[in-house]
Amino acid sequence: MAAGLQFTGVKTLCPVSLRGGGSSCCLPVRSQRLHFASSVASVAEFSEFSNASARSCCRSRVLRVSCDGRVVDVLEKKETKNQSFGEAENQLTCVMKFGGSSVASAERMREVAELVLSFTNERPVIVLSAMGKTTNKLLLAGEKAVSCGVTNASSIDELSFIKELHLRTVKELGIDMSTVTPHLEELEQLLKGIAMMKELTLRTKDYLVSFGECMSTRIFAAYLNKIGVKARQYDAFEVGIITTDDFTNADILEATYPAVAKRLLGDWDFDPAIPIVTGFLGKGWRSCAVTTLGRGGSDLTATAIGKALGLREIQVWKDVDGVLTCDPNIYPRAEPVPYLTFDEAAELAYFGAQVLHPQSMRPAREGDIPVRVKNSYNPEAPGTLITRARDMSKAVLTSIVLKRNITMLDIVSTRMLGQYGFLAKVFSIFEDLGISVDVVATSEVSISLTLDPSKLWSRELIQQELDHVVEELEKVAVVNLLQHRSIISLIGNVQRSSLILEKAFSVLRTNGVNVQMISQGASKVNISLVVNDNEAEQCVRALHSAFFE
Ligand SMILES: Nc1ncnc2c1ncn2[C@@H]1O[C@H](COP(=O)(O)OP(=O)(O)O)[C@@H](O)[C@H]1O
Ligand SMILES: N[C@@H](CC(=O)OP(=O)(O)O)C(=O)O
Repeated sequence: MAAGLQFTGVKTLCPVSLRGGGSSCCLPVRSQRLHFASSVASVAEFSEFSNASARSCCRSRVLRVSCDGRVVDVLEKKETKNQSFGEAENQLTCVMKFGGSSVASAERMREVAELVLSFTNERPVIVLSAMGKTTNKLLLAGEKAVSCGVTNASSIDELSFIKELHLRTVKELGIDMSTVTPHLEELEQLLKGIAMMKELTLRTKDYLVSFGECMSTRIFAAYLNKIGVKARQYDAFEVGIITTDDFTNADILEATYPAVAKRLLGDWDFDPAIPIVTGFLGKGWRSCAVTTLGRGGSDLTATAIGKALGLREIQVWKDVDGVLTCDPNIYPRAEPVPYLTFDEAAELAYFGAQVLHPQSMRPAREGDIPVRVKNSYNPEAPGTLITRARDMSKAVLTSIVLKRNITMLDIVSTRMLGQYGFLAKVFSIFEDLGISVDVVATSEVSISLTLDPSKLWSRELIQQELDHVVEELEKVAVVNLLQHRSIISLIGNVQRSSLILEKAFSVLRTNGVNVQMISQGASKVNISLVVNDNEAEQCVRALHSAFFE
């Protein structure tokens, strides 16, 4: 078989003719798949194959060639034959993200590995969350460490739980203990450090929770390698997920996309192995410290990687049969929603459906990459397919979402009717205080709005901040602060709002519930109703029965 030479990376090279493996050939330059090895800026690397179309069977010599075509050195590279993955001409095809519930134990990791391998036509990037409830346990351990004293830090219950879970998993999977022991030792040291300092900053919190994803991905990669499937573990903060420095709730920056593409595609081109990437984590662009993307942030990691690599599909595997008509914890008979648009899914996530991270639809929408929500416990279920557009001709209501414990403000201008600048003044106060607003309803002299605990999931607005907002607003208005409210969001086809509202208000009237605010935004997919917290769940159940049963 004729020897082929595979181009694996250099900045700008013209086609070069060189001699290798006994035959000479002309090298194509594939511009969009270049990766830049800074240490060998003027040296190109070429892998030499006995069969150009099957890298898994390649003879594995890497010729490093200078710009003038001289062979600088020849590296021998050992390659294991991939099971299912690694056709040289085949690129990575999709992202598969598995949440904590999907990888909660050794048994689950085995099942997930089987599931991944059952997709014989896919060459996936795998994104994993921490095992089970590890993130919660790490946060609790950190909080306990602040006040328990250095001598007690090693015996914090949550630390023992995490150690036991990870060591047992490694043992049951038959992989080396050293896959996690350095991390477990470092984790213990970190907790002692927190105990010594008696403080847990947001930056330290992020570093602390990163241990969860760092260990789950190492375990899974080691297991795949053990069963003969070549896999490579990546920490998101090393792979190019670059974020703002908003610890515990960082945003992904644009620089992420080329950086991740360069690294993952470059490595795949050079030596194909399934990438196993930590979800949830990033690297602050100024601090260079580990950041996190907010609770549930692995969904966002998955969609960001999908966009970066321009993949065909992003799959997020959960413990439910897709996005459901409402939270199954409120109404267990909730049904899967087969199709959603990015806008519907984003609205649903933003207004409280825990199933998707609020920001996760953005990269998918920008890259126009379909997102499929599937159940790793029930892979046969069709799940939910989220795309840019869908047939809305028959759609009325898609899903009902509840966001609890919301603060609402009624703001009435102290000035006369017809005064301009009132809305601008009110919103400039929120801007100055860095507080964002969820739902708004206005008249000329009054505004009702609900406050988004500015960075979703991570913190509640504390009383001091609320007092400050009210104090500032009282300079221009009479303010009524109403706490313990809930937003019920009706996600669906707002073109049919009259039908939706007629039915919804009839249900609410029958249940004796008074709606305190209503907003039908420009999103065209969401009508929000504000009710008292203590009536909210009953409302959702009644609305669900009326619309879906
Ligand atoms: N509308 C909804 N559809 C589906 N699941 C929902 C919905 N609202 C809340 N959930 C909850 O979200 C959970 C799945 O999300 P999450 O816990 O983040 O999954 P994972 O950790 O596997 O990524 C479900 O178990 C369910 O309890
Ligand atoms: N482990 C993180 C990130 C995450 O996305 O988790 P999950 O996929 O299990 O929701 C968390 O618990 O927030």
